[in-house]
Amino acid sequence: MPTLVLIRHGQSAWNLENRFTGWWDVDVTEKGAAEARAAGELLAAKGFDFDQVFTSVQMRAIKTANIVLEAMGRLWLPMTKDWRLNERHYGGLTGLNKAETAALHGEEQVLIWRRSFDVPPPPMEAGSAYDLSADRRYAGIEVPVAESLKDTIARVLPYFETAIAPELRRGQRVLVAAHGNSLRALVKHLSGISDADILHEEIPTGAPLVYELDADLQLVERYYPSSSDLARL
Ligand SMILES: O=C(O)[C@H](O)COP(=O)(O)O
Repeated sequence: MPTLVLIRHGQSAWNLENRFTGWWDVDVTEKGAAEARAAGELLAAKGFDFDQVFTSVQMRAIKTANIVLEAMGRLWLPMTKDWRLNERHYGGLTGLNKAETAALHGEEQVLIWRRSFDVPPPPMEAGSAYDLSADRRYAGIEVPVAESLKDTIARVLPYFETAIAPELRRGQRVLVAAHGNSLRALVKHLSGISDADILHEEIPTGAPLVYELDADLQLVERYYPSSSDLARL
């Protein structure tokens, strides 16, 4: 049975500071690194193993993947990094404090920007300090000025279908280390969640989410393994 494990990066510096991050490349905090280590130890203790790892081109996800793999004794596994697994681009909100933005624009507007299906945040202005369009890692890619969840799905899902799904179909055990909204895009697809209900789907940092799939990659079971039932093993 194909097994896919998704993990959102451990707490990042801007998760801690409550700032909109998107494509901006911030590191994990010590707490975030500890979350990733605990996730790797938990996966190993539960008997999970992987053949392939996919991640974004953002250091908080790459580091999380590496820390998980180190804890599992699997740093040697092949890892594919692709911008299509990046966090959703937060546009002109990038760098702003989420609570201050809510105080300025209202909670409701910020909820729309953060969780609506197809309303993008305001675009990033040209010349913004957070503009990554000239970053070498994005050479040849049209860096978005902002993305809604729908826009994020439009790049995450084709990547899943062309790069990840074929590996699962041939029996590879896959770990994906990515971001809150790129993983919401995958979860929406894998769990068949509606455009309206995806609003309520939150993915915690550093907690592995297991998808057991059938041969057609249809959902059999999904769960967050927990350390509390380790004693029963
Ligand atoms: O990019 C960010 O700010 C976070 O990773 C995800 O933020 P959100 O929960 O506001 O979508």
